[in-house]
Amino acid sequence: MSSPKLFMHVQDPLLASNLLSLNGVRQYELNISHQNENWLNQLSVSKCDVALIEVNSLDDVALKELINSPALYQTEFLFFSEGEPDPILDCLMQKGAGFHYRSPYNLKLIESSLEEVFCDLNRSYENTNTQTSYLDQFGLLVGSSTAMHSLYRTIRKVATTKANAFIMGESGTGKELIANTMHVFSQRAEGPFVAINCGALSPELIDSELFGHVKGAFTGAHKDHQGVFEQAEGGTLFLDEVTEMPYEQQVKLLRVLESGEYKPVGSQQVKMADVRIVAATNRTLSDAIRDEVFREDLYFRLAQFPIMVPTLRDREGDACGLAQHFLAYRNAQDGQHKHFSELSLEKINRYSWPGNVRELKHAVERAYILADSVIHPEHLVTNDLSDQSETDTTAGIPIGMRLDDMEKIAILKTLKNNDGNKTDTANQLGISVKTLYNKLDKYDHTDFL
Ligand SMILES: Nc1ncnc2c1ncn2[C@@H]1O[C@H](COP(=O)(O)OP(=O)(O)OP(=O)(O)O)[C@@H](O)[C@H]1O
Repeated sequence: MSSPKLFMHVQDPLLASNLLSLNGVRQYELNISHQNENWLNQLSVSKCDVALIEVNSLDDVALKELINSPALYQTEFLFFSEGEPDPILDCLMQKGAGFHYRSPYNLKLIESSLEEVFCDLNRSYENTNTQTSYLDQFGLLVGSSTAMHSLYRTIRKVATTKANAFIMGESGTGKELIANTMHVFSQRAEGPFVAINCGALSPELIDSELFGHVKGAFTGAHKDHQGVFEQAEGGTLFLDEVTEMPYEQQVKLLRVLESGEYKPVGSQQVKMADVRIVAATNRTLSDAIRDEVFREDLYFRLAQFPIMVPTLRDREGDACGLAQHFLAYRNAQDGQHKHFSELSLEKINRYSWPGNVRELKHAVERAYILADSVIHPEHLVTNDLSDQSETDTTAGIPIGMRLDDMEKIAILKTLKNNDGNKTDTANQLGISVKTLYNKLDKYDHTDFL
């Protein structure tokens, strides 16, 4: 984030050193001019927000030029003079140039004026930043931290190979985005990218979801249905939460990976799969294998390239950057100018984000809905147990809140209360797990990008 800039053209050494010793001056990005003439040109080019100008050191020509210069309206001026009457300076003051301090100077007053101007400017810098994102982006991934840049390099290398990849990382770290980015950079980019959540598949329909079925294969199979292997033909199939797939189906998946062959349910026709598999889990794999939840042989088939995703707390600086990024996109979507207060940014920076980017994105979304124009810390509800703000902000529902926003808040709040457990959340909300997955998926994909 850039900070306000201060231009200084003061030739009296004592005054210059007095001004430079003020905290009010040092908090700006400084631009000091030593040229007697041409200072106005230098000021115009530097686009400084504040200018400290010693009038006695100037010739009248430059000062006269300032009367008609755009710089007069773009910059806040603090003039310093010995106090001789000066019609040009009077004219500038009439045009609203700013402050005129006469010798002897009261440094305390100057300091407080500069502080005030700095605060106002910072507020407007925050405002303009509500519309922009300043993080680097690779494919679909946003983040400027060293950890993310190292991940980008890995993805670029793996993407161009034919190997299957296994992405491991905590929930909400962006594993699906990584898989999608890998697809975008692969030679299969022209083909489809199909993502399924293995945890959301109903056990009765899982074979059909994976391999498809033919009409009449079972009651309710009124027409042929393409499974995900066929849908992803020529492209990439992303198996999210693969460790949640029932153990028996894992054997079938292993067979397809070994031979490339599969049969739709109810069909005798063998089909050949031409897909690249990218799988992901947020479980600790060694535990899942030890507890016989996940087959070790399947792991070795899938993990030709294991990729570890850094947690958000290991991506220094990215939490605030992503929050600004999400807010900028949300503002752009609704034509709004909402922005974070300094304290909210501090809160975002301090918190450990156990639910990673998803938790952050949802927190920004909720705050955006609840805040009028400034997002204060109490609008940012986190899983932090010491955070009491939730009761304050969501106890009363703002009048006129959209019904779909209310539904979103109810879902995210219940999910948070259940520590991310989707089955318990769906039960409490009275909806199916599949509906919950669909809604979360919609929030993940439509809100910001
Ligand atoms: N680096 C990132 N840049 C931008 N958005 C991100 C990033 N990482 C994650 N997101 C967003 O966070 C949300 C969660 O991401 P994603 O679904 O890819 O996480 P995941 O690791 O697959 O989660 P889970 O393990 O629960 O399936 C999505 O809305 C995604 O767009």
